Amino acid sequence: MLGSDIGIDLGTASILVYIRGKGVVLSEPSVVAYDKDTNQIKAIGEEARLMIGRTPGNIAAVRPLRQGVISDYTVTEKMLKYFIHKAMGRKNLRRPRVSVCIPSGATEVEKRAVIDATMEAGARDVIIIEEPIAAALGAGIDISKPSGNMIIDIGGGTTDIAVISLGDTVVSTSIKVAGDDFDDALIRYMRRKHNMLIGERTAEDIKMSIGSVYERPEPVMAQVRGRNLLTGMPKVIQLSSEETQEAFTEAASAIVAGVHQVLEQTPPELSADIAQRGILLTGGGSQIYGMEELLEESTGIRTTTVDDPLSVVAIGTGRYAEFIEGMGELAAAHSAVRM
Ligand SMILES: Nc1ncnc2c1ncn2[C@@H]1O[C@H](COP(=O)(O)OP(=O)(O)OP(=O)(O)O)[C@@H](O)[C@H]1O
Repeated sequence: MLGSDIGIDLGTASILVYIRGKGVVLSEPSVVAYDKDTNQIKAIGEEARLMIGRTPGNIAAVRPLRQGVISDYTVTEKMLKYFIHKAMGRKNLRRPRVSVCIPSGATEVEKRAVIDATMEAGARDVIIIEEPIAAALGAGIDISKPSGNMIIDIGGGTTDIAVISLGDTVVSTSIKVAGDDFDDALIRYMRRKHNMLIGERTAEDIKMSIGSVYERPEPVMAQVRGRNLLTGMPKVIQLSSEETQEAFTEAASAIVAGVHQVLEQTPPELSADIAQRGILLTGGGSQIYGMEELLEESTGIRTTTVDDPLSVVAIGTGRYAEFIEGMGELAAAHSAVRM
């Protein structure tokens, strides 16, 4: 049997684990808290996230992945080990086969780091998959046919834009502008326009509640709390969705430019397929209000967000091994690195 036991979406913001036959069994923030003096891990996942900004001096809560790739190898390995064991359950002593997805722009060195960390974490076999392929499979698209599908996966740190045909990416780009950049843009906007300092969590909350990259039929308002940069005192203001649109212009334009770049490089037959089938949006960042409308307007192509944008990559990663069984080893050889 070739099928992998588990699929992991190793994201900057969160880690999801999919088990064949069970679905997504685990979804937690990719955060690790450790003791800086002894290097001992104190907490992983949701428990560690709650410690951010609330730790005593000797404890640090960190995200070991930056822009979709490993920035802290040792911590990533420990985190993977913890999640693999948690997902598999204590009773299961067999070393699992693991599929892991990474952004399409990852280098060979970065791929190798993910393979090594996953092997060290207890896998007996590792398959690396590019995020857009996993997203397409997870969304239920039959990518084995010679026809073009365009997938845009907007994560926390990276946006992967790809045209897929015959089970592989034909044109793709991975840009380092995604969901988290909208939070940063809002923090800068509040400082510039309102002389106000807001925290990362507040910025993310505003983005999710009233944040927009396209004009709403009716503007919506939210109360924002922060610190007055001139007086140092707490400050509360009413912010409108129109202002968030202004703050998000640059980040949203970078995503639109990436999409245009990929479309311009797409062979004409595949362009025609995409025009007919439309563009699929996945990833947490795709949920900002108006993303579909913005992309649809700027490309002239119908754009739809998949049903469960946060889980499709994990589901597709788990399904990948089944897919390559179907495609045969030849097709698999150029789209996967196998151990
Ligand atoms: N309802 C929402 N509205 C707007 N943004 C959201 C929403 N839900 C999640 N996000 C954003 O989605 C991003 C995380 O998405 P996701 O979990 O797909 O990323 P990831 O796979 O961990 O990251 P990457 O692919 O870059 O490694 C965060 O920036 C988060 O703020």
